[in-house]
Amino acid sequence: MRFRASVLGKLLGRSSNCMQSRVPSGGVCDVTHLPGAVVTSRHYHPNGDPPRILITGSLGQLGSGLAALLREKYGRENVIMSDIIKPSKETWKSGPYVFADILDFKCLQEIVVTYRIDWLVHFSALLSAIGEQNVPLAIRVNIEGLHNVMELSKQYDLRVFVPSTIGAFGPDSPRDFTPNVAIQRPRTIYGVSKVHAELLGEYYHHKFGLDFRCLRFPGVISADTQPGGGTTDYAVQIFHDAIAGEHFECYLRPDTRLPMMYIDDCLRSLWEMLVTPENLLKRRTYNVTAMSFTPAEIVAAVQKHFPDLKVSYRPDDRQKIADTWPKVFDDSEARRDWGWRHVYDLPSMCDIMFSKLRAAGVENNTALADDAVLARGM
Ligand SMILES: NC(=O)C1=CN([C@@H]2O[C@H](COP(=O)(O)OP(=O)(O)OC[C@H]3O[C@@H](n4cnc5c(N)ncnc54)[C@H](O)[C@@H]3O)[C@@H](O)[C@H]2O)C=CC1
Ligand SMILES: CC(=O)[C@H](N)C(=O)O
Repeated sequence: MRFRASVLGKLLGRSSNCMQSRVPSGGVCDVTHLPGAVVTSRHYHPNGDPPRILITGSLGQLGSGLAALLREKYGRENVIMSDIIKPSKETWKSGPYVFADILDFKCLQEIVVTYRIDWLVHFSALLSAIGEQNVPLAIRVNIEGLHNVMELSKQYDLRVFVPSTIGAFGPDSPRDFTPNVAIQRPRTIYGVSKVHAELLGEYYHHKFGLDFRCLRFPGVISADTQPGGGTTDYAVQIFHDAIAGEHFECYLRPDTRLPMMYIDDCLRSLWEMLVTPENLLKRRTYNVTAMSFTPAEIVAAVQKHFPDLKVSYRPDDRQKIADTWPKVFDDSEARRDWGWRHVYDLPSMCDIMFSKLRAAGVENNTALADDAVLARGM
């Protein structure tokens, strides 16, 4: 298996020395774009102060893009990136960055207090395929880490966003147009930890009034950052192989259909969910998606750009995972309740992926200066 992010060796035995102080600056607080929205949240700042946001696990596939989006909206100093790995110089220069181990409660408390955090976006996790490689670690990071995040958010009255996944469903779930509420008996530790996160978040919401928000994402495809050990990673790898003129070996069968989404849609859905007024949220956990395709279909779409791309299929253990996941996701409730709309379909995603990879110099085999790749010392 080809994994990018293995910080496995670095995740245990950590220190709690986690602070660097930065001075906050101004920004504009977006509230909502939705008709009929009534702002009731205690985190809408009527005096115009922007929320101050902490992102955990921010050096993964989704974190730096989200930090850029939120910094644009709320100001550079109001979004604190954190992770347990060393950031690239570019990340370090882009705004506040601190060490934060999700397993170290005191470290998290110190950050929330020192930076006066209002919102927490909790990204730290081991994804589906890598989680199966180290179940005890996945339990610690995904479950114990989540417990810390819930308690922290309750203690400091934070609005908290925790992503879930199509992987929170399993072989007993309806796989075509999987709805928000359906049987969830996942067969990976990743899926089990995400069902736990959904349920615990909803429990804290009903019991303690915690402002918990959660979206179930499909496989996310991005050009700027590499995925970190998931089952859907093939749909990113194909772009890198095609543009580098390499043979693409797919670890899933050509007919394996899975829901997918381009990163810009994913991050926008997250932000829209974060700012949706309470009265529009009919539930705390929503499915979102943009498209569904098979390896054969993405190969055909990529071959429109690179007709000479050579492809072979060698299913591995990830096939067993994919075979238990939804094929097509029903996100009609998110579309109805808070106006979710995707922008990118398969052809337009291929266009933007290739133009971004070309701009990043990947065509000439110049590897992306990805934080996690740097962290591995490669
Ligand atoms: N990328 C995708 O396709 C999807 C992602 N998600 C969810 O979105 C979130 C972010 O995903 P990605 O960015 O793709 O994940 P990723 O694997 O790329 O990044 C996870 C980050 O968590 C960090 N981390 C690991 N252990 C930690 C610890 N003890 N303390 C603090 N940080 C730690 C890692 O260093 C890494 O940077 C995850 O919760 C994932 O389950 C959900 C569905 C799809
Ligand atoms: C869909 C996900 O949650 C992730 N990309 C994975 O494949 O594990």
